[in-house]
Amino acid sequence: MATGFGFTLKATDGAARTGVIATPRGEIRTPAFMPVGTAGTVKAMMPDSVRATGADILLGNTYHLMLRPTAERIAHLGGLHRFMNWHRPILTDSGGFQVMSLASLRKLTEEGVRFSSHVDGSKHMLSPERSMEIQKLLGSDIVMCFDECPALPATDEVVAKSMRLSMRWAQRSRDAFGDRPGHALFGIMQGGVNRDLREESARALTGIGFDGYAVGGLAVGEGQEAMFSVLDYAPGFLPEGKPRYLMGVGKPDDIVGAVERGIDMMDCVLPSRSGRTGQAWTRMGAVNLKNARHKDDPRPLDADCTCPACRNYSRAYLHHVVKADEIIASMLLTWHNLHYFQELMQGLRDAIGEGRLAGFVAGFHAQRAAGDI
Ligand SMILES: CNc1nc2cc(C(N)=O)ccc2[nH]1
Ligand SMILES: [Zn+2]
Repeated sequence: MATGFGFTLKATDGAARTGVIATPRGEIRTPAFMPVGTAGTVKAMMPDSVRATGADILLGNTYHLMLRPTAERIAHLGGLHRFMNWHRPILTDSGGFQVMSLASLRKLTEEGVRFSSHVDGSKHMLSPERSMEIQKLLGSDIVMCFDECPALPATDEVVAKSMRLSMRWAQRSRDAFGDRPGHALFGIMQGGVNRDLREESARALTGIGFDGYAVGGLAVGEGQEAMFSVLDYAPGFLPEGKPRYLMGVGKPDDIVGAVERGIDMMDCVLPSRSGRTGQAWTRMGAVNLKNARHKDDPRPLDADCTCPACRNYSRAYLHHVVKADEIIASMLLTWHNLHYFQELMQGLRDAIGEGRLAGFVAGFHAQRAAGDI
């Protein structure tokens, strides 16, 4: 890891690991879940509330912030931590994934991607060099290489071509990042669902050398079975002593399965985005609070949950404010969902640390099968 960064493995249980990433802005307990703070805010949450749910680190999106308010403006105002009043670690993605999914009029070349903003149609360019410059301006603690994530399904030929471009971009990202004590650069493994291409990508990245390694190119519609089949081998192609980050994952059962297979970090919009649509994630499974069956239910969402929504409100109230589209509905359900995701991560860390992960996972699945939520 870069100077000022260190990953210490505390325990393993099968392929699963638990440890701590030390950074200049604080420690990250792994396995870790990163809430997504897309445009400099975890939607409907104050930063202190995000911390109160148990988050050690959050994610910022380069694509959104470069368009609005721009990375230069955030740098001029003291950087993203100061700007959004979150003083613990921030990981920023490279913009590569979102430019391909959100921008219009995109032109992809060896140089990078030219595109028009989905906000105002203005013209922009992202390249490994520009992405490193933006992430440096933002001041993020963990920087992601600029890569291309191919949409699935795709032929092996298309996936191979895309992966090899991303590996050339990884080298350019590394060169442009330079030597930045206190800041880490993570490479991103590509290769779709092809084992040989995944191994080729891992060899290329470890040959360049990074402070951590992401498994990219997943959670793009391949389905859980295909994702797990890749995770059955891909983390093992990466250096054991460096953090492994699975991008864009996921539902609680995706998270559990990924941790069992050796993943240390994840991010997903699910808990926050679904919280804004009235969906709650609980130990018993998902609860849709728009459903009329909650109209007269005086019980809390989860009697064993200590979050503000479960301590202070009935399902009937949550149903009411969701149906009335009240702002507090997003606040309470986002808080509960992030709290539940972090509680799940703590349960995984404890179980791995005590060598009882198999029992924890069995209990996790049994609770969800129990029904009556
Ligand atoms: C939500 N799924 C998802 N898959 C991702 C893949 C990447 C990637 N760089 O391969 C980045 C973000 C991602 N988000
Ligand atoms: Zn709760």
